[in-house]
This record gives sequence, structure tokens and C-alpha cells, in this order.
Amino acid sequence: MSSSENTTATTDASAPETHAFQAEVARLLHLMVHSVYSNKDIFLRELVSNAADACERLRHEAVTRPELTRDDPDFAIRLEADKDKRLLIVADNGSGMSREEMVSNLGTIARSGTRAFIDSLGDNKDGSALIGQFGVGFYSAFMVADEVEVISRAAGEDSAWCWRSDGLGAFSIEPVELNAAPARGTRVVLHLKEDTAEYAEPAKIERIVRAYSAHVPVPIVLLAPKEATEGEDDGAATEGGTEERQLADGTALWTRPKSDISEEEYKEFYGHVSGQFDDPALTLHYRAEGRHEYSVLVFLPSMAPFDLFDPDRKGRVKLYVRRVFIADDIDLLPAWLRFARGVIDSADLPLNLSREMLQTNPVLESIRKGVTNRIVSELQKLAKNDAETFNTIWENFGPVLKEGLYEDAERRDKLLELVRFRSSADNGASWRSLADYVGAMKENQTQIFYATGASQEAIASSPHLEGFRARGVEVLYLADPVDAFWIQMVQGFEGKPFQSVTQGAAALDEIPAESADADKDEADKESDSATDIGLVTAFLKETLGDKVSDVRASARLSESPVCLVAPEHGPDRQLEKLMARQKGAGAGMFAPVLEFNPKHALVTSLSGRLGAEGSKDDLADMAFLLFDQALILDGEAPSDAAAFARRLASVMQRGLA
Ligand SMILES: Nc1ncnc2c1ncn2[C@@H]1O[C@H](COP(=O)(O)OP(=O)(O)OP(=O)(O)O)[C@@H](O)[C@H]1O
Repeated sequence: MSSSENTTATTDASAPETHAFQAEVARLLHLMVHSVYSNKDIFLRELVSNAADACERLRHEAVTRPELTRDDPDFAIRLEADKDKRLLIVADNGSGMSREEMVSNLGTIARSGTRAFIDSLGDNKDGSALIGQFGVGFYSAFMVADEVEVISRAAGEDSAWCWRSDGLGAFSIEPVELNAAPARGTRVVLHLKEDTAEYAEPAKIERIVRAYSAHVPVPIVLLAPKEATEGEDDGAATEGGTEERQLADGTALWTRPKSDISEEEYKEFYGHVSGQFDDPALTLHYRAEGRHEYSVLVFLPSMAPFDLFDPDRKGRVKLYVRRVFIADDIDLLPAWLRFARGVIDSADLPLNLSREMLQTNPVLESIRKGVTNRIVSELQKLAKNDAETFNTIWENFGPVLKEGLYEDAERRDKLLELVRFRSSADNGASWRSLADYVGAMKENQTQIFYATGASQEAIASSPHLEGFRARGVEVLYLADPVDAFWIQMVQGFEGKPFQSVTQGAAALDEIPAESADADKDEADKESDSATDIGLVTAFLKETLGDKVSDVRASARLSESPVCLVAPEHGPDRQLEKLMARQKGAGAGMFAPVLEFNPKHALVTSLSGRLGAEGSKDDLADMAFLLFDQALILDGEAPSDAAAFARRLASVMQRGLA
């Protein structure tokens, strides 16, 4: 809904029109004012970022329309502070906004991911902590101001407008005289709250700008009444006059040599380009020379952005051409690297390529390839030299990187080296690579075993793993929805195929049991021989009918009496469910195979009773209960809950009788 539909306007063109904020904006403002951010300083970073973006947008537009900047070709952001009046002004000579742009840009939230996120927060306390992790732009001004005015004149337009709001649900918009507006661009005027008056102090402003915005690609100057600066006594102000101080020179950080740039400077720039508040986990800064010339300054965050799984899967690396900002919504990197943030600056592209041309440009294609390969090789290095940092990246972005396994056949092998898993080796305590797995394979083991499920915990407690545990055979846990997709596309690793523990007959017989269990194994063999496998199989098959596609004795189990597996050539059961979860549809299940543990006391007794004459009918309930129990362990409900309850009650009753 456009907020202009809520206009309570008059017909007089010069009178202010009042508009209600879009619902999500109102909610965001409420969160802002109630201090979601413990660090209020960031509002200035957001306003300076917006001002810089506006300058960069116009710089780009002026490539084809040079008249737009002819009168004033030097871009700048000017900050003005007046402590007495509790005023802070952020002004730029960038693109400016028309009346319509003001209404839609400063009254709504455009990005659907952000909107959905804010919508989902509600009044949830944890949610409001979450929101502090991402940049909320312009609206953060209301953390420090009880009234905000935005006076703007779009480049090349001969009208100017003033937007005004107290952040409490509505804003007004009215025309202003040209001489009361910037000749071009935007002036954001903050009427600071009583308890945030400190933001009109030049020393404070300087500190914040140097910390957060020192490397935006537009110079920043501070204009303040000549008075005490930090370290001097208050009240040492000189009568009248203002002084102008440059806080940032506007040189693009990525154009400077790497050796001149400190970690702090990289961090500050990361904050500017990402809008996030974490530190980068990986910083990649280099200049490519050769067929194409370009500079890259790309960061991998150490925290997942809130919209990582937004269905549009858009990346946000910014494209520059010879230091002119071109766009930040062109997919410069593949979708499975959409969490990367930063800048790619090409020296070869023409400045005035249309959006359509950009999407299919061969230079960009080759840049994409080069940078993607470089990121992958940096990740490989990191995995080798700094496992802790690599694991942080994996923890946050593993499920996204795994998308590359099925989308990017060319890099599949390299990505397989990077993939990390939780596994039964240490019950999910650490991240294991496929190389770790292969290195720890048992004698006669030829496959890489994995188990899929809704969560690591669910997988760990699944009966299918018992036989593997008893033999010390490692099983990888696959609990991400994306696992359902790549595991079917990837043949194996180092010649070892992947094999689900719930599919087909487990190839466990060839693998010897761990020595510690040898005695138990011997004892098991005896009770095993007490079970008439043929008899039990035939009975279960006959009783369960088409609920199962087969029944067989299994080496897969050591503690549980039964489990369900997929038929040899049918799809893996848990994978089917993961797929269904991903697609939001129900799983079209194949009838499973019921496997029983001939060593289990329950099965041995069942076998004994079956051998005794005439007791078969009483035992039918047992067969159904065993089947339902296996379903429950797989995270499913018995198909007939009433029959399940009736049988359970009757078996319990018989047990007590
Ligand atoms: N100084 C400015 N000059 C021109 N347009 C501006 C200015 N400040 C804000 N805008 C417009 O208002 C929009 C909303 O700004 P806001 O800071 O809320 O979000 P954003 O910058 O788009 O997103 P984010 O802060 O997440 O990067 C901007 O996209 C821009 O179009």
C-alpha cells in the first residue's frame, strides 16, 4: 500500500499534506525510539551513507547528463552543528528527491525482505534485539531527534520540498522556496532530543565520523561555530564565525595500496558497505591485472544478515567503474556467495552501460569468474590456516555455500573440500571435513555414510545409526534443507560414494565390530541364533501387508528392535521429507522396508512365541506396534492414531495381567 493513499490533504498546493507512515515503518520507528540500539551513534553513519549514496547516484547520472552537475561539480557532504539550538544538519549535493520520491522513500520500506522481517518482529523482545544487527537507514534519525526535517531539491528540478515528522505515525510534506533549499541535493535537519544534545558537539561528531564513515567515497566537512574542541575548556568559544574542518577526504579506500590500510580502516569501510555491525571474518583486497583490470574489496561477514534466506537470493556487492558507483543490485557474484559485501571497481567497462547490457556483459562475466575463484581459494587457505575463523564462516553461511554444490558444477570439487559436517564421530561436537571422514574410514569401508533429518539431535538419536556406532563407523549428519538437493547431484568424494544410512541394505557386514564390543558381539551371536529369522520375517510381512515393501533382518541396529529404511532403489526417506519441507509440499512416500534386529530380546521372544503353536493372532498387535514405533522414531505419526492407542493399551493390559 502506498502511504499517499492515507493523505488527509487539502487542495491548497502550498499547504502541508499529512501522510501516515506505512505500518512497518511505524513499527520500526517505535522500536527505534524505544532504544533497540544500545549504540545510538550509528544514526550518523546511516545518514552519511545515504548522503554519499545520493552523491554517487548523481555522479553516475551525470555521465549521460553532464548539465546536472555543471554548476557544482565537486561532491561533498556537509555536517553542521549548533549546540545552542540543539541542531545537527547532514547536507549533500547529491541527487536530491522529488516530492514523490520523498513520499515513497521516507514513508515506506522498499525492500520486501526488510519489510517482512520487521513485520515478523511484532513486539517480541528477542526480535527487537535482532533488529539492532542491521542498518535501518534514515529512520534511525529518530533515535536522537524528536523532529526531523528533510529539505530536498532533485538535481535538474526547479522545485524543492520539505518533509517533516516527529516519528510518531505521520509525516507532512510541503513545498519550500528555492532560496530556503539546497541548490541541489538534500539537507536533513535533526532537532535533537534534550538527552541527545551531545550530538551537536563538534568533537563528538568528528569522533563518530572518523570511526564509522572516514572512507565513504565522498569528502565530508564539518561546519561548526568556533568553540571548544576536545581537550579544551568548555566555554572557550570565540564570538561569532564558524570553522570548517575536513573529516574525510573522499578517496576510495579500495584504490589505496593494501599496505597503507589498517584493520580498523577496513572494518569501518565494511560497516559502510554492509550496513552491518559485526566485524568481517574475511577481507579480500586485491587488484586484478591482465585481460581485465579491476579492483576488489570484498568482505565475508562474521554474522548472517537477517535476509540470508530471502527467496530473491540477491547479492549486494557494489559495482563501480573507475570510482563511479554504478549499481548495487547486479549479481556480481553467484547466489551462493550472496552474503559477500563490498566493492568491485572495473577499469574496462564503459560508464554508461544500460542495466540490461550490464546483466549480460562479458567483462562482468569474466570478473565474476575471477572473483568467485579467488574467494573460493581464500576460503581454502583460511580453512587450512585458521580453522576457527573458517568455522565461523561455515556456521553462518554453510547452508548457502552448499547451494553451490548443485548450482556450480565447475567448482563442485573445490566446494566439496570446504564443506563441513557435524557427525557421529564426536556426536556433533566439532566440524568435520570430507577429508577428515575419509581419513578415518574403517577397514573394508567403501562408502561415505550420511543420515538426514530435521535436526542434528533427531539424527543423532535415530536407530539407524546404532549398527554404525557399534562398529565405530562415522556417519555425517545432514540437517539443512539444502542437503536434500546437493546430495543427489554429487557422486562422491575421492572416489568414495555417498550412502544414506536409511537407504537399502546397509553394507555393514563387511566391517568388523570395535574390539571393545567383541564380547558383546559373541553374546549377541548366541541370542541371534535364538531368533528364527525366516519365521519372524514371514510373520511381519504377512501381518503388515502393503504397509511395507519388504521385511528383513538388519545389521544396522544394535539397541532398537526395528527401524524403517527406503527400498533399495527408492528415494531416501528423510531426504524425501527434507525435499517436501523445502517445497512446502507433502511427501509422496514409497512403502518403506521394515528392518528388525534379530539380537533384540523383544524379537527373540517374538520368535519364540511364533514357534509355539496357536499364538499368532495375539501377536498381530505386536507387529503393528513395532511398525508404528519405527515411524515415531522417524519423526512421523502412526497413520491410525486410534488403532495405535488401542493396541498399546491392550498390550500394556496383558503385560500387567
Ligand atoms: N540524502 C539523501 N538523498 C537522496 N535520497 C535519499 C537520501 N537519504 C535517503 N534517501 C532515499 O531514501 C531511501 C531510504 O533510505 P534508508 O536509509 O531508509 O534506506 P536505504 O538507504 O535504501 O537502505 P539501507 O539503509 O538498508 O542501505 C534511500 O534508498 C534513498 O532513495
